[in-house]
Amino acid sequence: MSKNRVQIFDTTLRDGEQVPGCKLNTEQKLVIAKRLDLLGVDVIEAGFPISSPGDFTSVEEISKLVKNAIVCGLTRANKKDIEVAAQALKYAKRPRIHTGIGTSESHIQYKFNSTQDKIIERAFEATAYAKKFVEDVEFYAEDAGRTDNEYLAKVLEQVIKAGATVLNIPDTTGYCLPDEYGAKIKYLKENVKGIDNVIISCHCHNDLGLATANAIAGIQNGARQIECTINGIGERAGNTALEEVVMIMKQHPYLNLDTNINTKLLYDTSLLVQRSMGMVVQPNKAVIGENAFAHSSGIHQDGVIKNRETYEIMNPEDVGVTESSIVLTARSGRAALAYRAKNVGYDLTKIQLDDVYPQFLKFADFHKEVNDSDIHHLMELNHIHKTNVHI
Ligand SMILES: CC(=O)SCCNC(=O)CCNC(=O)[C@H](O)C(C)(C)COP(=O)(O)OP(=O)(O)OC[C@H]1O[C@@H](n2cnc3c(N)ncnc32)[C@H](O)[C@@H]1OP(=O)(O)O
Ligand SMILES: CC(C)C(=O)C(=O)O
Repeated sequence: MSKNRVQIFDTTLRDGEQVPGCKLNTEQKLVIAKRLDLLGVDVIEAGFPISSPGDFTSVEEISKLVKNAIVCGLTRANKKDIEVAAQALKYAKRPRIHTGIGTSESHIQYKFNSTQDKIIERAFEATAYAKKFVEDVEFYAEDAGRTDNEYLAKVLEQVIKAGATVLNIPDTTGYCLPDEYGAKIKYLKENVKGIDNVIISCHCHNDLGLATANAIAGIQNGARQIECTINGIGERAGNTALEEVVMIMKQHPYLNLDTNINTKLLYDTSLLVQRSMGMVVQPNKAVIGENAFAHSSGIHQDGVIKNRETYEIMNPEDVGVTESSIVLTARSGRAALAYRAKNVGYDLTKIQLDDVYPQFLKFADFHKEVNDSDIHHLMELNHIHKTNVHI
């Protein structure tokens, strides 16, 4: 694989499904997994097989279904979890076990009541054990974001020796700043023996709204896998949003990074996940939100009508949105009104436009948004007829 290729590891069905109220049944998971495979993700994290019989079945069925992507199952650093994951993944064409353990002081002390040395032993043993079942083993150092870099490097060196193929450096609590997270990846790249033979992965949470920025900082410093979810869903404030990192790489060619994602399927995939999980994204959500390509203020609308690129850095068609929209509000100007009127058949002269515009504003102040039938009504009141109708 080229040095510039960033692997997209989708964890919508695992971290995404940890969101309260977003639980999916196996059938719904299969529909999403099929779509993710079509979208072109490199890895589908299908679930946490030991967590429930339902999740085991989902991982097993997804393993049977998926044609292209690696199918991955999450485990803790213990034998039973790993055995169950291996069992659930046995039909996968390309199985991966994702095992790991907390490495920050807080996790070692409070979660495990353990010591740094013992955690290294458990990390090594879990990786080596997973390796007995599958060739492809990803290790996560949970809470790596708050883990001392020197210690983290020691842990990673051991799991590489045990056979890890991918090293996941999660900012589990969404604590890091982008330059801090980027520096962590750089430090590991420079200080962990054998790291050039494995893939470094970014798994960033959004507690401070930095999940996407941190993942990008990670790949700018040598990571080559991003763990993300459709719509950025995930535990607490969520994960890095798949659609965001993919479009950042596409819209910034100087980064010289690419993915295998068919971006034209992003919008539809987002809708599929919203509907299946019953979790609607906010209208201003980057890339796929309902307002991501909607313009509602006069100066912007005038610019977009003259040339879309004045206020749009992405082509909506590239993410599967048919076209940008010009929404008529009391902040709209004449250009927008003329444009929308023309769309429904009225080619207004300058005089007609000047006549009707003050009435439009009054109407818009009262109604918030002016739709096509309101435009017809306004034209009727002003005795303006459709341009293509002869009277
Ligand atoms: C950061 C993340 O997103 S990690 C993934 C989070 N996702 C989930 O937790 C969803 C799936 N989880 C589950 O279904 C359940 O929690 C299970 C099946 C994993 C475990 O259930 P239980 O056995 O009842 O344990 P419980 O959830 O109460 O506690 C977790 C146990 O796992 C241990 N543990 C936590 N992480 C790890 C790890 N990476 N490696 C080894 N042990 C771990 C904890 O120390 C605790 O063990 P203890 O009770 O001996 O202290
Ligand atoms: C299990 C790991 C990868 C995780 O979800 C996290 O650390 O946030």
